[in-house]
Amino acid sequence: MAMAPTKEQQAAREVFAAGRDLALVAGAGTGKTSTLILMGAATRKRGLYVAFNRAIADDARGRFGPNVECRTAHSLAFKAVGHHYRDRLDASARIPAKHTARLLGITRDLSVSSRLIKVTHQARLVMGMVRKFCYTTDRQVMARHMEPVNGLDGPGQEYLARTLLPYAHRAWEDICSLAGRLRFEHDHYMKLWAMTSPQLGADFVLLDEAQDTNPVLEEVFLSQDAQRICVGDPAQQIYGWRNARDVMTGFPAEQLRLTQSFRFGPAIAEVANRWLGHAGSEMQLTGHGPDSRVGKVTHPNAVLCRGNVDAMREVLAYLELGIPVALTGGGSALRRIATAAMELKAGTRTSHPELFLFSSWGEVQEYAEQDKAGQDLKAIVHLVDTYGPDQIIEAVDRLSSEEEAQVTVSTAHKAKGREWASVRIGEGFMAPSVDDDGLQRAMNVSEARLIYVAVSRARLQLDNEGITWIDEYETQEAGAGHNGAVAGRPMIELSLTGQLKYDSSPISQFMAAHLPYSQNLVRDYLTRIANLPHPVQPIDVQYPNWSALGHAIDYRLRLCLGGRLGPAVALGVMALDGSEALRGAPAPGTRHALHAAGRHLLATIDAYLADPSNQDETALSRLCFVAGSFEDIARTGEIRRFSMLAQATPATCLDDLTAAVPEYVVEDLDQQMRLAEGPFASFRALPAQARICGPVFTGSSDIGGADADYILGSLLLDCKATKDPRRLGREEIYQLAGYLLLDYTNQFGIDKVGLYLSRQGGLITWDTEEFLRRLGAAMPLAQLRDQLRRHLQEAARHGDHGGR
Ligand SMILES: Nc1ncnc2c1ncn2[C@@H]1O[C@H](COP(=O)(O)OP(=O)(O)OP(=O)(O)O)[C@@H](O)[C@H]1O
Repeated sequence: MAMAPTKEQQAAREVFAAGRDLALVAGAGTGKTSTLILMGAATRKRGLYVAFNRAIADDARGRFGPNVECRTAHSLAFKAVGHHYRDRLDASARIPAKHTARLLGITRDLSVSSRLIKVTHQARLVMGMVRKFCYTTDRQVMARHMEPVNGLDGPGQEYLARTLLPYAHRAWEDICSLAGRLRFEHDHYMKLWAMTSPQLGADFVLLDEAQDTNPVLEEVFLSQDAQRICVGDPAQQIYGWRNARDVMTGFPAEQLRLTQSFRFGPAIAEVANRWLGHAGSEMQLTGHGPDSRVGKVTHPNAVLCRGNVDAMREVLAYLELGIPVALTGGGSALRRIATAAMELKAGTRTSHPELFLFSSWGEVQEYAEQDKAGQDLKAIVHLVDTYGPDQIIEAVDRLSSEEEAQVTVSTAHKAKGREWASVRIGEGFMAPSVDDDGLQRAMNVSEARLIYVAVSRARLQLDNEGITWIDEYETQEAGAGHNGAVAGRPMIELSLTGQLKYDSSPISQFMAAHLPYSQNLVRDYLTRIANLPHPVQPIDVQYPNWSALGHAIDYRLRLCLGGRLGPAVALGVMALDGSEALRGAPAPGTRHALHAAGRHLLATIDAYLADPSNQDETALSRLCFVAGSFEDIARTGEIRRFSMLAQATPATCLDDLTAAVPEYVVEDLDQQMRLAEGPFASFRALPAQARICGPVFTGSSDIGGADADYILGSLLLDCKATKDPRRLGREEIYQLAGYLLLDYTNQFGIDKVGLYLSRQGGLITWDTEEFLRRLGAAMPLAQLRDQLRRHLQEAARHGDHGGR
């Protein structure tokens, strides 16, 4: 590096040189590549720089020294695995869907929910399932890898996914085989490579753009024995919806920041910082680049918009003025949409992957108005209905290349990683709406990230035109009455888990002040789960009911410990008694039947607890799932549309409910219970009084409730049924800390806390002393408990006043 490295850059080099893993959070324009080069030059060891795309890798090759190899993940995968398939890659590029269907053995059109799904569409969906699978860390193709099919109802989607699953398995088998005949894609060998758990053969690995990493690459990176450095900007994570992962947050390593931006000066840095704050980042940038200006820009180099419709509007306006305009990514996707809309409007069908099920444009419009239609389809309809297919195609035809254009219009997503001298923020970024009580809703963090990305693309001039609403928003936000309350309720009245969702809640503030180093503990947790087996999960359902499965396994484990289900199930059953208003409740006859079935359920569970030899596993799993539906009533105050109870009739009895429990639920609970046999054996051997299920603490009533899952001997244990345990973090750790501290009087004598990961059979525990020490506690447990009690009582007094 010719210029003198900043202190922050030097600090990163030092951690690197000391051989430690590092997560380097690098704000926009802070010279992350320069810093990585600085690191590479600080050693003779052999390094590997993994770039986001080929252009970046090519550019980096000329900048790094000879000891650092610069590659994309795909090129690594190609070298290791993909080259075996080279012939197939070329030869199979254009296999028609009809031929794919034949190769897969799909021979008949399928009638699903009165829609006809042709063999060619089935073949496309199957190949789509395999593609989606290749973006995950799953070990086999599953029903939920099928993309939602526009135009099909829920049961239809489930049926279709289940029917196509065997073909998807066949497809993956074919793809894996060197002699296979189906289309072979780059993401296929990437997945095949990742499944070999490759070691990259370097002494250190530098992962770039780590905030938006393909999960498959994330898994490879995290399993490296080499020194691992990831660099990126979590506040710029904008591809979460495409499955991309932020490796940085929660990476078990030291974290450093680069905050001096060389892209722009202080004026633009100030705008960027404002959005960083709304994006939940504590980082603040300083502007060390060319002098910059924020204000009206008449002829910007780039206009950045929210979505495609907004970009189209800008494009049309420039065309009208006769100004040559480019659209990032070109116009081919827009042209395909417009052509499909034309076909449908003319009464013919289209093969467009998002529109193939519809027979007319009217049908598309109607479907797009329903809740379940995806945002993408809504945007397509909005675009076509606003401009008409002809005008869209005409505009696409008149687009210029970026080199020739005077202005480039882009969505903020496609502007990632780019920069322009002058930028105007265009249409489509909307201020958060107000709720039913007229209160300003909080800004969506992912929306704020997108705007941060957009404003930080500018070097010299930034025109904030499309986001001037932020002033008004901030004024509202700072206004009295909003802080300290959620939907008009003082935060102190929220439950422990509810409060942990808000940084400004009394519990969160206490944790931040007294147990500040949650990252320390999260890091330890992540290190300890690294070698657990892959989580078990349902294979053949498109939309498993994860939340209901989570409750059911909790109940199932409670029963195996000899514990009761807890009061919420009984409350749910009671809510069905009589005729008091209950949202979603059926007619009195059915309601009565459900109440009777609920009582029967409670009695059956009691009988089981009195004589545990008396029930088979499957029957218990079914009962636990049904119990969850009753508990849901207690929690939500209604019978929700998707509840199995919503299907009841006056003739429904408990047997009907248990028989209606989907097979996948039984299998899933069964798998989890088998995993629990080992870890739970010693808990089951404890005397009955030492196995407490659903403990409530003295302090629980100082907030809106807090009940843990189990106290087993002196271990406080919370069960997590997530299939993605790496995503657990601060909230779950503070939840454990919350229970521990709310036991003001040490009623339960807790001396260990832990998490049980039921899909992996993983038991992670800490001695309370070590737990608190890692969290940075400055005083002993008894004193912390005292402090918390005082803090909550104080907050309650304050909340009372604030609420009025
Ligand atoms: N210590 C420094 N002093 C002065 N300028 C620097 C320093 N470090 C980096 N820069 C400048 O910052 C600009 C961006 O640097 P670099 O190419 O390393 O960033 P990048 O990897 O493209 O990513 P980003 O700009 O997002 O950080 C370059 O013009 C570079 O010369």
